[in-house]
Amino acid sequence: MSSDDIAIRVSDLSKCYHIYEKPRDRLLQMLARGHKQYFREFWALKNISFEIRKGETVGIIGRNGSGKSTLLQMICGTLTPTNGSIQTNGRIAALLELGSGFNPEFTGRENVYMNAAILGLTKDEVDKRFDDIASFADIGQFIDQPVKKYSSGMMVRLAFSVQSQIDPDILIVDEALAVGDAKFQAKCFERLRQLKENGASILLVTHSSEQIVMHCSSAILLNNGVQIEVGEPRRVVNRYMDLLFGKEKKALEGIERIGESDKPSHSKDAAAYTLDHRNDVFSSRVGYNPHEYRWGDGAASILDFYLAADGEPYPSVVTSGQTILLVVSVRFHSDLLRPVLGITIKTKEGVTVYGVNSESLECNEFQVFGQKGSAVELEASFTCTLASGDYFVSLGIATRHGEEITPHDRRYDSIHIQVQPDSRFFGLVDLGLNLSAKPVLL
Ligand SMILES: Nc1ncnc2c1ncn2[C@@H]1O[C@H](COP(=O)(O)OP(=O)(O)OP(=O)(O)O)[C@@H](O)[C@H]1O
Repeated sequence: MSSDDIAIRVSDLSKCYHIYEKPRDRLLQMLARGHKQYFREFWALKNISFEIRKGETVGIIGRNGSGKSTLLQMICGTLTPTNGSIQTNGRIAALLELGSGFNPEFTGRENVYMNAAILGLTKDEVDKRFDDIASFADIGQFIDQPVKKYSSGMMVRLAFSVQSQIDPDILIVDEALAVGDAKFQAKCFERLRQLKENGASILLVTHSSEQIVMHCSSAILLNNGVQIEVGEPRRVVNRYMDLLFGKEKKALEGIERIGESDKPSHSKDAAAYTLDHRNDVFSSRVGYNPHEYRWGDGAASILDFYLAADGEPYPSVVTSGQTILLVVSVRFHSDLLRPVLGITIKTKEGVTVYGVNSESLECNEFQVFGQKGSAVELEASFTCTLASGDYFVSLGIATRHGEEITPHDRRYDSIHIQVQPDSRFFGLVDLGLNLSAKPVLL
């Protein structure tokens, strides 16, 4: 890869803050001239290295305080690294802290000119783009009001509009889009797509795993200032979920894996399916996705599944309109109070099409089960109204204690369903629209 293709190169970057317990320690430190240390070191980032190519959109994800903003500020040049280096290639526009680039006393119009000047545009250039900027922001007469009168939504509209309409080579967006409403967010992502097509690189910080999967070509996961995963968005996002909810992946204990020869076979007759309630045979089933991501504390496990479409067991393809039967076998290895089974269907891009759980469906029979050593079979059925394409089913068994959810066995993207083309509609799902017409006498 030629170095001309690189928009951002971050090499071994670290940032250390000096933490003073008392304000006077700062003064004492100045007087001590390095002979004594009155602060403790806090490494907000440690040894971060990555490259972003031109035209790439990279997502940065991580829990609060993991170092995302520190990293972006250093790339934008508003914060100095302690160690390491950053090389950038081209004009950088950034949407960092909300309203940070605006003077609250100035009007929106004045701030547009000021912001664009900072980004290197002449007055003539801004004159030419002003109407586009104002129309994208779509804040009406507020454009001539002082920015201090703006709502946070208006502020982000104007800020995004300026930064994205000046055709930056690198656009950095720090969580700002979370403030806008859904319609504006969609408009922003469309603009990001255009910028990317024109060769701009985008660095996007978000807590939304769907945004990462949908819009980014790769992702970086930060945790406590350390880069713990880089690469394919789905994998990075799964690891992030693991950090958020999963006390990190544990090998599920007490589950025997059985050999090929021992695997139970299913008859072609849908009514005659038998699931294994003792052994983990999930991966032996047709439709199992070997790239599933599995984690949980092992207090329960999802051992087996059965899938049929209009009675055909484990179909290789499904047609829109068919009735899908999904049966899942769960075994409890500990006593579990009010266990919940979750089922989610996602597109291959990671967009959730449908998600539901036994609690929201008020499946009360399930909630009485959960004794150590017992097993339960859950049956779900639905009409497949999905458009043609590849879908992944995620299953999860968890318990809830107040706000805290404990995942016992989550099998993300564990079953692959391929839906074959149906020419009657386009889009994601068949909403079963009824259309009628009647002649009108003129
Ligand atoms: N000026 C500072 N002095 C000392 N510590 C700081 C300073 N700025 C940030 N930190 C610390 O550095 C760590 C990383 O902060 P940063 O704001 O980069 O995290 P973040 O991932 O952007 O978090 P969030 O998702 O909450 O915005 C945090 O522990 C924070 O408290």
